[in-house]
Amino acid sequence: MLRDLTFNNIMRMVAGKRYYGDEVMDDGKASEFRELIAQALRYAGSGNPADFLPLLNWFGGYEKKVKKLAEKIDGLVQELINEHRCKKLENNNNNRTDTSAVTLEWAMSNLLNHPDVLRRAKAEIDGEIGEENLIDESDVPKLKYLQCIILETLRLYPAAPLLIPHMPSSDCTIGGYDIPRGTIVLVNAWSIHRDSKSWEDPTSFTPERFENDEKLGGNDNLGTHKLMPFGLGRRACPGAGQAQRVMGLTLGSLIQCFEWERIDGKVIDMVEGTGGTMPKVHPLKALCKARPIVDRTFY
Ligand code: HEM
Repeated sequence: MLRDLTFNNIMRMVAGKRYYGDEVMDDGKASEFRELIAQALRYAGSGNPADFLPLLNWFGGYEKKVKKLAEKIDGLVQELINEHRCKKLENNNNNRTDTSAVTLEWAMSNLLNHPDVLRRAKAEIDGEIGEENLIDESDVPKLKYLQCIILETLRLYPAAPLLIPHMPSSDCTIGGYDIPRGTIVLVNAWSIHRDSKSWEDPTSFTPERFENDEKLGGNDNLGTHKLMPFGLGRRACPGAGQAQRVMGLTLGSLIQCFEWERIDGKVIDMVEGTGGTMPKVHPLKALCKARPIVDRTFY
């Protein structure tokens, strides 16, 4: 459901279409689109062993498969562009919105495993917005603790743990190592985010660690060298601002509108899977009950 939300959000902005969840417009095209995006996510990241051992190119066929998939995705995007040219609709495509859905799932899982944090987030929302009004996008900057929760989730569970492979266009030095031009460089953000030299008690989920960090709390400026879930510099994620707004509003709504509980009180499993956007191996399942605000504001 979180994926449906974030994908629809982007697809409706760029193409005016719903491809996920209820009220899908063109079911055939929608399922083709969803399947291609799912495949692209499986290949995304740095998963080609032949990049490290070129001999494997003789056996793997990875590059061939990826090129074929890229052709299909280009075809689909081209159709949207043609449609736009004919009907003067806005069209485009972006498959990175999965990152926001995955991060929201990790955030909810963390909250369920840390009821004290969830309680504090609920108290902040009730205190800042009241129990009569539904959270709105303009409320999100006021909810500092909620943003700390999102930052702490991005620290421990960065949706792109190795960022995206980079390749220097000229020889350079990184951390004292000579890197010839054309070398694939992977930045292990996951491990930088858990380095005990930079973070106190690095593996614990403690949103409070961001509370006094003026650079972080509340704006889109993640310009610190320690936290880099969106990468850094000129090729950093251009969707960071959009992602933080969507995640703040969605997580805030989920906390404001529902009481959440674990099934049979069992701790939520936090095992990380593989793939371009680091997924949970076991998708989150939890119990929720509408809070009175839902009756008051929806009916
Ligand atoms: C939690 C959500 C997100 C995370 C964690 C995330 C993370 C990243 C990372 C790590 C990179 C690569 C940066 C690098 O290699 O230095 C990236 C690139 C990119 N992201 Fe995001 N992203 C998120 C959401 C989004 C959204 C919502 C959009 C679109 C609206 C988006 C669009 C892009 C694009 C187009 C690039 C490529 C930029 C380039 O190559 O110059 N991202 N993202």
